[in-house]
Formats: sequence, C-alpha cells, structure tokens
Amino acid sequence: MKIKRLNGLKGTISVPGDKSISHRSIMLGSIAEGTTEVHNFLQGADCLSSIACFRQMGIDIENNGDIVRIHGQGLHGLKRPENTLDTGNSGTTTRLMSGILAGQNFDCTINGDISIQSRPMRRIMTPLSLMGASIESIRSNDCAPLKITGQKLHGIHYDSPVSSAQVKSAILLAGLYADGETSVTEPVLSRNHTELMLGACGGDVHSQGTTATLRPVKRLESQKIIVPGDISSAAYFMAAGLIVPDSEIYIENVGINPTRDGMVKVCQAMGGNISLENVRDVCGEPVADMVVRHSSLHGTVVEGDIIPTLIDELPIIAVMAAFAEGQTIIRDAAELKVKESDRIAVMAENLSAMGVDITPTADGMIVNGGGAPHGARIQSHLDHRIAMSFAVAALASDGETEIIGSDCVNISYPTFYQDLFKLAE
Ligand SMILES: O=C(O)C1=C[C@@H](OP(=O)(O)O)[C@@H](O)[C@H](O)C1
Ligand SMILES: C=C(OP(=O)(O)O)C(=O)O
Repeated sequence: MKIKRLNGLKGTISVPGDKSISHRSIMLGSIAEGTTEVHNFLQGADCLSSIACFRQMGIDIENNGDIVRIHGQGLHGLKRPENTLDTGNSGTTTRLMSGILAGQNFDCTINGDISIQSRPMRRIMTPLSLMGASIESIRSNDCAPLKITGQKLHGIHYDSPVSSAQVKSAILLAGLYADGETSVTEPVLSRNHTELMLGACGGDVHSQGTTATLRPVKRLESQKIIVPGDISSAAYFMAAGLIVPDSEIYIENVGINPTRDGMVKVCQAMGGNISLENVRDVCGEPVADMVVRHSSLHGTVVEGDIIPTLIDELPIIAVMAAFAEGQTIIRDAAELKVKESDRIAVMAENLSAMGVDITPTADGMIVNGGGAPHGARIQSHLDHRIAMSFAVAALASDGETEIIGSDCVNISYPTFYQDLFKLAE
C-alpha cells in the first residue's frame, strides 16, 4: 500500500463493531441457553477465529454479515473438538476461551499463528492452575500451543500483577464452572465488557473499584446484542481529523465506555478539537457520535491509570505526538511489548524512518514533535494497529509512504483503507 499526503478529510464515518464485545458475544452466546442475536458484529479475522473455534465445539453459529445468530447450548453443552482449536492472530480468543475450556469435561489443544505462539500465556496459566485447571504449554515456553484438560474448578481470589481484561476475563469465565466465588483484583481497572455482558445474561457478577467478583449460576440466558462501533478503530479517524489540515470528520456510533475512552481524553489534552454528541446507552454500553476538526496539537504525558483505557491506541497516539509541538512522554505501558508486535520497538523503528525524533524506553517512548515527518518504507510486522497508524501518519507527511504487509488491517478493520480514502473524495 502506497499513500501520499492529503488535505481536507471531510465526511461521516461509521466504524465497525467493537472487537472486544464481538468476541464476548460469541463466547457468552455459545454457553447461554437459547439464541443470541448479534447486530453490528465485527467481521474481522480475529472475531471470525472466535466463531470458528466455537463451531468446532458443536455450536451452530449463523453469520450472514449483518446479523450473527449463536444457538447456545448452555454452560455444559460444548463438545470436544476433533482438531486443534485455531485462534489465528487473536490474543483475546486464546486467553478468554482458555478460561471456558478449563472447566469443560473434555481435553483439547489450542494454537494460533506465529505471533500468538510468542505471546505470554503464563499470565492465564497461573491463575487458572490455582483454580485447579490443567493447562500446559506444549513447548514448555509459556506460550501456545496449550493443552487444556477440563477439570472441576474451585473459586479463588486472584491479585493480578497486570491490568489485563484478557486475564481478568479468563478467570471470571472459568469462575462460571467453579464451586464457589471467584474474584480478581487488578492494579488498574481494565475494560469491563465481560462483567457488563455476564451481568446482562443473568450472571452473578459485581464490581467494586478494581475488583470483580463472580458467583456461579445454573444458567446464562441468551440476549440481543447491539455492538457499538469500536473506539479503537475510531481512534484512527480522530487522529486523522486532528492532524490532516482542513479536516472535519463526523464519527457515528462510537462506544465510549469509561474503561475504553482514554483516547478522547488524550486528544483533548493535546489541544485537539473533538466533541461528543448524542451520548446514549446501547445495550448497557455508553455510545456517542464525535466531531473532530483539524487542530494544532501540543505534547502531553500519557501515564498511570489511563493506560489500560487506551492501550491499543498508543501507536496512533505516538503518531499524533510526532505531529504535535513539543514533547510527548508515554510511560507505564510495558504491555505494548507483548501485543501482536513489540509496539514500542516497532513504533520507534518506523517513526524514526519518517524522520521523527523518538526514543523507546522500557515502558513507553518519548516523542519530540514539531518536525516535518517524511514518507518512508514502513514495516507493519503484520500488526494491524501499526499498519493503520502509519496509513494516518502518511496522510500528513511529505512524499510517499509505503506500508509493507498492509493487508493485516483485516484483523480488526477489513474496510479500513476504503473508509479512510472515502473521506478524501
Ligand atoms: O479483553 C480484550 O478484549 C482486550 C484486552 C486488551 O488486552 P490485554 O488484556 O492483554 O491488555 C487489548 O489489548 C485487546 O486488544 C483486547
Ligand atoms: C492486542 C490486540 O488484540 P489481541 O490481544 O486480541 O490479539 C489488539 O487488537 O490490538
């Protein structure tokens, strides 16, 4: 993909459904009683991996592109898969599904692509083992492939060393199969979609501060789920609207759950002209429309409790920092190293190639903005968030940018390039 500078992005955009909520709709729908109907399901490769895995366990899932219907078989209705469950590129599928598999009455193996095979799984293996699960890293490297032999589980209280919704959710989902109460305390509150969605389908779940507590129930009920637009996908349009001169973009139907909305706060802290309209509730999740106008940005510090609320947006925040006056410091974000790529190293490599003054640190990066980034050959490292971030950077840079491995946007946003270039017509 080759991209040149553009001016004046204008128009209305509706980003696809939230990835986190789409995954959870498949998992909870599969173990609920009755048919779960999902509207605005994200048809990205990651969520299709979740569908494929639960189909392999005997769940009938109809996907007509507009509406996904999951014919749930109840908490104990999954069947032993004949083959390895393939989670593709999806950390969310791998970790959340492991929690469910830990409590089944069968054994199975799960594995994913080369990136998944290097992402840390010890973070779920430890708490699930404390619950009585049998979960083994087949290559003894704490990564997938994982062999999981379902067991009778017991409830635990777990003090998680990381603020990770995937860890928290794996434990809570296993807790559905435990003989007592399960609770998780995390250092900083991470996204709470699992708690909200479990509550909506009849789960007994309570949150207080950074602790979520679940008691097992006999059954979960199916739901109609309307998935809000993904703020992590909207983030590229927020950034594009702010850094591309003469732009004004209206982004419709964006989920603004307070455990996910750090990007809006950072845009505003950098001087971005971004406002929320029509704030409403859709299926228990807050949703808004956004108006974004080109702005002169200045540097900021992104650290502490806000980090989990924008963890996937840090690559595009680093791009905004490159176009802002002054210094931006990102810290407390060591988690970036264990995503689809090492997002600290890859942002440093690629922004440097564009002539940006960036220093990677152990838990983030320091970007000195105000230069004039120029086009370059960008390696996506097959990380969708990296490809999308540099497509936006390219629009405001001199010359031409080539993104190698640009197709990986398919993971979370298959129509990304069409949607972006439509705003320039
Ligand atoms: O629970 C989820 O849906 C997700 C949680 C986050 O990961 P961690 O829990 O590993 O921080 C995020 O990066 C990922 O894109 C989706
Ligand atoms: C980290 C991400 O997803 P996952 O962990 O599900 O692979 C992401 O989408 O940026």
